[in-house]
Amino acid sequence: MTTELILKTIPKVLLHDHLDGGLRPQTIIELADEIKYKKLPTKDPIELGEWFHRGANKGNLVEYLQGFEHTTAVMQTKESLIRVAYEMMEDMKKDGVVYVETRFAPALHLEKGLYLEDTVKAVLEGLEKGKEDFGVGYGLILCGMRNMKNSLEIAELAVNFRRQGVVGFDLAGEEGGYPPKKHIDAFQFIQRANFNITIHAGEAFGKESIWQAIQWCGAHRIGHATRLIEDIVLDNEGNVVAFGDLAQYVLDKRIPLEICLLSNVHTGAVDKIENHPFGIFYREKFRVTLNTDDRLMSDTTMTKEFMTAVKYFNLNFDDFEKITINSMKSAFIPYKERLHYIYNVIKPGYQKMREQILSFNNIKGENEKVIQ
Ligand SMILES: O=c1[nH]cnc2c1ncn2[C@@H]1O[C@H](CO)[C@@H](O)[C@H]1O
Ligand SMILES: [Zn+2]
Repeated sequence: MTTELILKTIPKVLLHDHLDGGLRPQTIIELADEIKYKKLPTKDPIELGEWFHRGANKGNLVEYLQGFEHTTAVMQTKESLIRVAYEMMEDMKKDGVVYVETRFAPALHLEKGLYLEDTVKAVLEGLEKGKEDFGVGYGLILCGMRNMKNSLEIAELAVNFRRQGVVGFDLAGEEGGYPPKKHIDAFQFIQRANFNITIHAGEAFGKESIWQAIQWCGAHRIGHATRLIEDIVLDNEGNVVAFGDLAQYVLDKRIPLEICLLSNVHTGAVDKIENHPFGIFYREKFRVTLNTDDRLMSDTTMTKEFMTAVKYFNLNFDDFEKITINSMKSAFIPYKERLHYIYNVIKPGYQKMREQILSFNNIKGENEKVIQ
């Protein structure tokens, strides 16, 4: 047993994952062949995966987002959307994820004649089939795009599908120059419908963006929130001296932060992982969750994000249980369903692993002990 195997096996909850940011390279190649899409640089899946990651790992969000042109290009038919959603669920199972909220922007999938509703129906079909075959729970979040003008329509679409598996509405895309306030009608529509909002904020723009997302747009969760650290005063040793009003509000209201460690390095939200404010947020008891963002572009999995948290922030087994419960508490499915996962899936899963680790460490010497 290794720490990696333990982290892979324990139940995990993923709240921030882009469907069009997590395709398998092999699938992209096959789908591109089917539609004669010529813009891929290679037909070798390993090289293609590396190419996406290299393209994304440039230290700014604008370049990070460029790869999506190719993934969305091969997701323009009902069949391809079903396939990608289904395979995502299989990948979740392999990664030990028990519940996932995946997201995509329906407006980016209309190039070959699909209507907005068709895209949502197809993705839901793939997710449902995946749930049946792999036993992973899911919720679907629809993204409006910051640089597009149809966010109200997407918000309406999300509400229309609330009984079929759509659980919330998000705003994604380039942050600088596109404040969430510009999409206020979409957010007000969601609020009036008693529905759920998460917004990408504080990734490529500062704390102002997080403030707008919460106080103007009514966000229930924040995607990334990395730059909330700008509202926290630290001393030279990194200890908290004072919270600004916004940080205090986020802390007190238990607003969930969808932290994406590796993606934040690739987009330049932080210069290196050691400097990610996650450690401070966690220590100060913000409601943090750990997420993948874009598994293809960021070459990551939930297991890898957890490994990163072990390596750089010294998290232990109990910390992961706490964070996973945080995530489940913050999911957009009904309260009773969240409790079901917490008490019937997550806690027993951690307990089982705890017993295995204890017996493993008892027979191994001090040097070979694994995470506990
Ligand atoms: O880290 C991110 N920040 C902002 N937008 C993103 C990020 N990752 C992906 N997308 C955007 O969300 C769309 C729907 O899934 C993607 O097409 C991409 O443009
Ligand atoms: Zn994202």
